Amino acid sequence: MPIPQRVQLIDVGPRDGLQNEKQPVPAAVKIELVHRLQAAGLTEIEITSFVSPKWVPQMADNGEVMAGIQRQSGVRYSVLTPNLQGFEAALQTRPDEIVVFGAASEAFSLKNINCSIAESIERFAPVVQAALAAGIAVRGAMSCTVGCPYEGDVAPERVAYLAGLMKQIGVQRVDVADTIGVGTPLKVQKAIQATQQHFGVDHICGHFHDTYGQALSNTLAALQMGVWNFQSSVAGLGGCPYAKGATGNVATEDVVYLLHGMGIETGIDLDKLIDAGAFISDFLGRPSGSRVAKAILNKRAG
Ligand SMILES: CC(C)(COP(=O)([O-])OP(=O)([O-])OC[C@H]1O[C@@H](n2cnc3c(N)ncnc32)[C@H](O)[C@@H]1OP(=O)([O-])[O-])[C@@H](O)C(=O)NCCC(=O)NCCSC(=O)C[C@@](C)(O)CC(=O)[O-]
Repeated sequence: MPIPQRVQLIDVGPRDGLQNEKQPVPAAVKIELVHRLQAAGLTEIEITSFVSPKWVPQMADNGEVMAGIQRQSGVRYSVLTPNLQGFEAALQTRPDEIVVFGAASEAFSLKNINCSIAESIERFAPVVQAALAAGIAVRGAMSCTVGCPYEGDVAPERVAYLAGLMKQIGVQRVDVADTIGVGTPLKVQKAIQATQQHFGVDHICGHFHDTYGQALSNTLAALQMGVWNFQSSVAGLGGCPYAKGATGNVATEDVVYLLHGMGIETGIDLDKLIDAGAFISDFLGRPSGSRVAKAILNKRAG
């Protein structure tokens, strides 16, 4: 399979990156981060989630953040909606894409969204239908496609099963997520292959956390299979509240450096992206999780 010449990156920093943040992050800071990401050339940004504020307090300002963004044409703004209640609230904020999120492992599904995989699909089905009827695109996130914090290794058959259910209810594209960053290239390729039983490669996004430092290798392994949509998080922000110890997504800066170094287009200005990462890292009061950002900032400092 030839390596794609262009890659579409979805920055999930404002949502996945900040959802687990212990210190309050004002809506104005989240909005500024989104503005800086779009100014850097990101054309897909995952903004927030319409979930229970008791479960994920950091996302309680979802409506305010969506309302505060100065939208740029050509940019797709997505939000997470686990059920109809979340979808109805999200609809008021005019997202371009909604994300239903399930898991390949039963235990993670229960911990994360308080229901079994089968029940989650029953909840997602009317959300997907309503979104498509409203002209909103639908993505399905599939957590724990290689490993689960509660069940350990996850077999590719479980991934194929979930992907099949997502397809049946009308999900248009899916994320193959390594939620806890335990995957290595061959395991990730098997999860992608399993997903390909139901979705073409153009409708598969790689979503790799970097807990074990494998995310860039996994990105390359996915590229080698023709995957050209990836999620990443500026400054490597994040972690999932229901995946204890897991670190953030692979840093967008690191993925952009990898891709540009391979001659693959992203439409992203790495310097502006590094500034966006520095903005949020400064606010949070800690160094960026991006190796590339650290190297370039050191170089800039002389
Ligand atoms: C899914 C629920 C809501 C089910 O939670 P539940 O308790 O089963 O829901 P319920 O229907 O029984 O309702 C209970 C209460 O929640 C409220 N409620 C119910 N739904 C909503 C909603 N949409 N928005 C706001 N409030 C809601 C509802 O109004 C009620 O409020 P009360 O009467 O007690 O005051 C809950 O489990 C939840 O919010 N979980 C949070 C899950 C989450 O956000 N996880 C992180 C994102 S997933 C992720 O990060 C992984 C990903 C995508 O990045 C990929 C990867 O790396 O793996």
